[in-house]
Amino acid sequence: MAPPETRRFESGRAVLAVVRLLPRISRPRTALFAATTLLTAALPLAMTIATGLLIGAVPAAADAGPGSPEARDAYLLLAAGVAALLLGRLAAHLHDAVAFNLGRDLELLLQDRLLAAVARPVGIAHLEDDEVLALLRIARQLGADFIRPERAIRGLAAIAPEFLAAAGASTVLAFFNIWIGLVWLVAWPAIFIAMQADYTRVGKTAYLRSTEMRETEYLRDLAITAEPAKEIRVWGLMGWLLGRYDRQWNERMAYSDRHQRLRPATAVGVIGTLLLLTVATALALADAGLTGAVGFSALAVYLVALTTMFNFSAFDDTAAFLSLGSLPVPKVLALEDRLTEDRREATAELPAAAPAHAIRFEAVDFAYPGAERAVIAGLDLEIEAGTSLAIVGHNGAGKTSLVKLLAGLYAPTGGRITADGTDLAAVDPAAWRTRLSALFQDFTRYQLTVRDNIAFGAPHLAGDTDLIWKACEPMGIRALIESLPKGLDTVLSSEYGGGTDLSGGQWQRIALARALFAVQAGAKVLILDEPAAALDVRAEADLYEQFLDITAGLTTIVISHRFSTVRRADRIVVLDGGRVVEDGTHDDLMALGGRYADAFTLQADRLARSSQEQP
Ligand SMILES: Nc1ncnc2c1ncn2[C@@H]1O[C@H](COP(=O)(O)OP(=O)(O)OP(=O)(O)O)[C@@H](O)[C@H]1O
Repeated sequence: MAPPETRRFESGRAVLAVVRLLPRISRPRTALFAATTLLTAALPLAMTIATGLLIGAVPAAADAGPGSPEARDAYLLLAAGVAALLLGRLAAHLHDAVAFNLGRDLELLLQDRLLAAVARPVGIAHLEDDEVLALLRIARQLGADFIRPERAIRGLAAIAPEFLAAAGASTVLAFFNIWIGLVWLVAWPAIFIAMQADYTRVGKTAYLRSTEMRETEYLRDLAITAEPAKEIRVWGLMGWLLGRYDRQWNERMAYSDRHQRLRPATAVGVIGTLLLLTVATALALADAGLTGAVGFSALAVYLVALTTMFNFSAFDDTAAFLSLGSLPVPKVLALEDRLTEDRREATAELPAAAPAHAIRFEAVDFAYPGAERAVIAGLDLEIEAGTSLAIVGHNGAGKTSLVKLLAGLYAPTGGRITADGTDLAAVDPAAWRTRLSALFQDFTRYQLTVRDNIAFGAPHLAGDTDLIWKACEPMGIRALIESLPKGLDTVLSSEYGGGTDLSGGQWQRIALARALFAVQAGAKVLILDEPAAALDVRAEADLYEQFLDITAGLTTIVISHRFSTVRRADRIVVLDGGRVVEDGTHDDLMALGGRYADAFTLQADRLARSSQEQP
């Protein structure tokens, strides 16, 4: 992989992005930060000048004796120096505290903005986009390791006053020799920019490999999480996993060794320049002192100014943190911008009772982002409200894709989907989703309490325990839940103390109860994608009976490979290649003698044979 390229002033842009965010955290604290930056720079410089002048004033004061105007001047200089020292310390403490707080709140702000940005798109396509995922990985590491914007602020807090102090010291030296002052004034920013560019390049080597690191982290997580643990052991995959993980890790380390260090030329150039400048300034000062061109007092001030210059940290951890900590900030903001592009405003109002008449797919086309092949192609389908529709078809026919489109998780690439004539693309997706209840094939097993797992169907009713039990009863899980250590409040994961895991069928019933809870909360359209795949045949038949009663009057869309479930639907469509190829009641389709009839007969024969074979 090619080493990273940095854009011109990339580090500067990143630091600027951090600075621009500060007023969003707090204007008064940003103002205080600016003020303490100035004070932390100015007060030590004032102390330096007072000290230099004091050194020059002491011989005259000693000659003139106590009470003389010379002695008074010396005491005044001493008082000014001490005051500058004390105030400088105070300002420095305040400065550090403000920087720490701002830094912590900056990370919080970025995390909040990141979460809001990821939640913003209506659909889920962005969560399958490689580029977005690479950015998300970087953003997810906010707060981890050295990738800490908080440290950028602390870096800024340390460097800004030192920078100003160095500029002040250069100005002081300009009084000695304008050219020496000017060269110092230009040299520091140049050195600083060169070092920051190199630190940025180093930081980017880590970011650039975000996609590869996602793979490596995936391998690591496979090895250490419970879900894949069964297969990993049964197939004996651990050795393979660890070997591959090690290989990827070593490749990354080798790459880092090559590119993740400062360029020798930069280091030699910076140190050489500093050495030359310092020697030249010191020689010039010594010469001026020896020849008497500069007085003792002025010489002392110039020498202290020269040493002040070296407080400036262009190449230490603080300087590195400034660029490394700033780097992710523009990336988070870019991700935010990118995800905001997908946002669309609602331009139509969904009628309150919709769908009271029909949901219509009108010439709908759909291809997954980045895929060339359409999985839904010119689909026309009218689903009458208040009826049940079953969708059947072979694996990959497009059944789940169709309901994902209906749920607004993806947008059609052509055609439109309407509810009572209103284009769903124009309505507020949140409003549409309150009318939907969906149970997907790969439903989520939340490692949270039973209550949460069910109430997530309508979170605003989570406190209604009676309603939760009402959703559990038809699913036959009340007794199961009551037998759990903490009933509804038992965590459904054996990874937590007092928690427990469930069987596949029990999980499916919990997920069905969640879907039912949403129906009780007012959803009008119920989507069930393979709702009974994990249930045994008898349980499925019982459950479906219950469901038919409960869902009477709802618009129900069921996807299933089990014809015992499918045949009870008011209408059945067979999908192939993303279009409807057969459409009718069970009897219609059996009479047609097409694919449905073939598949139904095959499954019925197999069932009959297996029941004959059973003792
Ligand atoms: N997120 C995705 N990105 C890209 N392609 C996808 C994605 N999800 C599904 N596909 C592809 O879309 C096609 C249709 O998939 P879909 O899940 O709709 O089929 P299905 O009819 O529900 O199949 P099954 O009966 O196996 O559940 C498949 O070829 C699949 O590979």
